[in-house]
Amino acid sequence: MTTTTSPWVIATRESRLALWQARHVQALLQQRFGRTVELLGMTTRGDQILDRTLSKVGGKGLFVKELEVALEEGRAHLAVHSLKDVPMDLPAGFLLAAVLEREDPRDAFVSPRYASLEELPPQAVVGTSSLRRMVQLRALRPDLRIEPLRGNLDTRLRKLDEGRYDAIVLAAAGLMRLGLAERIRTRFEPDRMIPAAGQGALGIEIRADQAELRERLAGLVDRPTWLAVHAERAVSRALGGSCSVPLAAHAVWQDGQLRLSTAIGHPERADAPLLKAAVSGPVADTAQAEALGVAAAQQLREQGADGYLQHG
Ligand SMILES: NCc1[nH]cc(CCC(=O)O)c1CC(=O)O
Repeated sequence: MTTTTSPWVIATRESRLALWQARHVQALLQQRFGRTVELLGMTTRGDQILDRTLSKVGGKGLFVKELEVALEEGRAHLAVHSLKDVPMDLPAGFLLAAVLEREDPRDAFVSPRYASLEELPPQAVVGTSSLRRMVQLRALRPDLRIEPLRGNLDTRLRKLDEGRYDAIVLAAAGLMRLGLAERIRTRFEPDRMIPAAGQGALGIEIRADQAELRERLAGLVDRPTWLAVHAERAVSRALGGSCSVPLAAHAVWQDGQLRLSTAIGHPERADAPLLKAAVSGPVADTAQAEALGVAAAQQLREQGADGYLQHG
């Protein structure tokens, strides 16, 4: 039980981005609720594995598991995550209590020499370990050589600056949070490079038995973002999503209407077409948002998405 006097503790990973995000939520909670809020920094297995593509070693769950153990043991009350890194289905006993207003959801083109993807010379080397970015880059520019790129944001930028790549693609939101927005040469419009489900949004996870905390955090939910990310995450869930599947899902909710764009690529076969589906309709609650996500997944299936999934 939380009392009115004890501090709230936020469990967070210790990358510069994760700490920025945790401090952002810390400040918000202090301001809204007048509570003392402390941070508990932790290293996760996902942070330790830097040499392999994440999809090959167990996926998104690697970044959240240790934080959930801290919640379970009562060492922390909240865990702050990039929503993009949160598995579609949380383990029993945990829930997503709030999603904050989304920042820029777009992917960013970063290069010391070239201003945009179009300006890259033939066969240029582009760094990304995101299968989603890889399949969409391949569809836009089949000539490019796409090379793996892992590590936290600073590491990735350093590898670019060392000349190992002509350009790299990163989430705009992460760069902006770290004061690195000036590294962005162009932002991909979401219809050209569809973002990942949840990209740019922060999620707050708690134990499901923390009813009072849940109720308080509900006041932080940004409704347009909340509805959009429920649709996006439903696409992934409906396709049995893990990050070994190159799946993109991006939704915008405005004036009661949700527009959802999705794409799925083949994780191995470069000649397989990128499948796309877009749906829209009136949405007033998360159930309706998720139904739209399921409808988009169904459209991808009708185009043959199942044949892409078995390899994931
Ligand atoms: N996969 C790592 C990760 N998780 C969240 C972000 C960026 C911030 C966000 O999307 O909220 C990033 C970096 C990136 O993809 O470039």
